[in-house]
Formats: sequence, structure tokens, C-alpha cells
Amino acid sequence: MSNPVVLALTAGEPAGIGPELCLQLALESRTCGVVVVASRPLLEARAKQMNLAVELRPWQPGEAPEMKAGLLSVLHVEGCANDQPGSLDTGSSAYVVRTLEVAANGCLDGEFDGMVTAPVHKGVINDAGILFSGHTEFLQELCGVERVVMMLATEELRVALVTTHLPLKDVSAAITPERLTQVTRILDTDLKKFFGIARPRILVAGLNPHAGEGGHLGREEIDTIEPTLESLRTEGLSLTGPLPADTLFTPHWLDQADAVLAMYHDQGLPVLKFQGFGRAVNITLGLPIVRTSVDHGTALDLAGTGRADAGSLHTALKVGEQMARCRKSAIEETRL
Ligand SMILES: NC(=O)C1=CN([C@@H]2O[C@H](COP(=O)(O)OP(=O)(O)OC[C@H]3O[C@@H](n4cnc5c(N)ncnc54)[C@H](O)[C@@H]3O)[C@@H](O)[C@H]2O)C=CC1
Ligand SMILES: NCC(=O)COP(=O)(O)O
Repeated sequence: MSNPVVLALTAGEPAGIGPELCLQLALESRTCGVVVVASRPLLEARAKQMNLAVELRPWQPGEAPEMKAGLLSVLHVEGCANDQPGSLDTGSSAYVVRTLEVAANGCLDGEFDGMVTAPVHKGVINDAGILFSGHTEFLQELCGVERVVMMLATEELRVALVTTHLPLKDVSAAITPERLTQVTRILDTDLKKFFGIARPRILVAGLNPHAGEGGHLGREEIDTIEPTLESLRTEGLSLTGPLPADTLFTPHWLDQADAVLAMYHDQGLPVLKFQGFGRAVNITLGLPIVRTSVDHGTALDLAGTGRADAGSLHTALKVGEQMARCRKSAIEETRL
């Protein structure tokens, strides 16, 4: 048995459910090492408020993280200004972003095999004067790559997005042949690399109602999507579409596909969340590091109540561990 995978887990927004989900996780034993990257006093305060019997152990690079029930390794990050569930504070925003930097840099340096993120509150980070669209875009920039892909997945359905956190009015202009080509290639490559699918079958949604109705309801399909897919097919990719998005998510199509490529956030994610909210994982494809996340947000209404479900965090850790193991094996093979 090779060394256990070590994942960094960022606790996210201090006022949200992230800190308590990290603590809940520590009530059970783990199959991989987990180091929570967060303010230690924040975690101590939340454990006390919620009566969670978790002993926090400071973690140093190079040490094996705790894996036993009741123990949690913590890499402390300074600067958390609030520990009250439900109350946002712009004073903590730089701290939240710092936890992401520490985890991502730890992955790039090889201290961690991957990172898992609990939810942040994008609004309060921007209110603090820090431009932040999402983890996806932040990690793309931090890792210095031109394009990444957001994909959410359950056991039954995978949905990837061509555009991510973009106002709807800007979506059409963002769907260029270059972006569509990059996103589709990343999706195809990473489905092979991390999910063992020899030739991924990808269903591609159109942008307009009825996929443009032959040009009568928009021309993006004719001018951009069809020619780009045709060109990618000549590289051997298995692509079906552009299909009308309203009927694409039916067994007729889904039964013969490995993933759906949606054009924008709210075209694909509501379907995925209707199908599996609470047990899905959000994966950033195309990064040089492994990053998975939960399928939900900060749920300020639930923070501190004990009613937050840890199902998606469990999925994010399980998939993060599988992907990290896959990446480690690939690295070891290239060394042989
Ligand atoms: N990965 C991330 O960092 C994400 C962050 N967000 C951020 O979260 C904030 C709030 O977003 P909302 O749209 O309100 O979505 P939300 O997911 O926080 O809440 C939507 C509904 O789902 C419930 N819910 C969420 N997580 C739950 C859990 N684990 N167990 C039981 N119920 C749960 C909430 O109580 C609420 O009723 C926003 O600032 C958004 O940007 C949203 C999605 C992902
Ligand atoms: N709806 C998914 C979402 O907003 C998560 O985005 P990110 O923070 O993982 O980029």
C-alpha cells in the first residue's frame, strides 16, 4: 500500500457552514490524510458552540496528518475577524482568500496531493474590495493556466460548463471557438485521465431555445458551436450536438453519454442539483493540481444549527482522494 493521500481542506467563509462541516468530518476516521487550512480559534469556537468533541492538532509540513475519529490536523491561518455563525464580516475576507493561497501553494509545492474547498461567500469577499469570481477562476490565475473547466458530478450525471461566473448578458460573446475548443479538449482529456473513460461521449448543449431553431432563434449554434464541434470531431472526440438544452437532460440522450457540456452556469447546474444536491462534487478540471469542492454555498441560515448536511463534503473528499491517487500514480509511472 502506497503512502496515504494528503488533502488540504479549506474551511471557507467563517460565518457559513464550512467550519462545522470540517469538524463533523473529524468525528469519523478517514481513509486519507486531511489537513484543515483555517483559523484554529475559529474551529475551536465552533466546536464549543456546537458541542462537537474534536481535538485540534497543529500540523506542520512533512508530518502525517491525523486520521483517527475525534482528531483533526489544522494548519492555522491568521486574520479571521469573526466566529459568529450567520454574521458576515468583510474583515475576514483577506483571511479566506489566504486559506486558498496556502492550500493551493501547498499543492504546487507537493506538500498536499490535492485540495478540497468548503464554500466561500463571493459577495462579502468583493465587498471587502477583493475581486473574486469564484475558486475556479481564482485557482486558474494562481496556477497560471489559460483555461480551466468547472464540472459538477454525481454518480449518475456529469455536467461541465463552457462559461462559469458570468452575467447572462456577457455569455454569448464569451462563447468563442477558442474557448469552446479549449474547454471541450480539457473535458475530454480529464475524463480520460481521472475517470478512466477511454473515449468520453460528450453531449453539447446549444445556447438558444431549440438550439437556435435553424437560425431563427439565434445564430451562435450555426456560426460558432457547430463548426467548432466539427473541427474537434476530426481530432477523434466523441461529441453530440449542439442539442436543445430543454430535452438534452432526458434518458434518451443521457443513457448514451459520459458528460454534458452546458454553455452557462444556470443552464447546467440546476439540473445537476435537482438530480443530486447534497451528494454532488464540484471539480476544477485543467489545473496542474487536484481541486474538488462541495455542491452548495455558505448556507448562512443553517450555520451553527447542526442541520447542515455533510454529504457533499464527503463526496468531495472521496473524489479528491481518487483523483489525487490517480495523479500520484501517473507521476510515479513517468519516473520509472
Ligand atoms: N463552492 C463555493 O464556494 C460556493 C459558494 N457559494 C456562495 O454561497 C453563498 C450563498 O449561496 P446560495 O445561493 O444561498 O446557496 P446555498 O447553497 O448556500 O443555499 C441554498 C439553500 O440550500 C441549503 N443548503 C446549502 N447547503 C446545505 C447543506 N450542506 N445541508 C443542508 N442544506 C443546505 C441552504 O440552507 C439554502 O436553503 C453565495 O455567496 C455564493 O456565492 C455558492 C455555491 C458554491
Ligand atoms: N455554483 C458553483 C459555484 O458557484 C462554485 O464555484 P467555485 O467557487 O467552485 O468556483
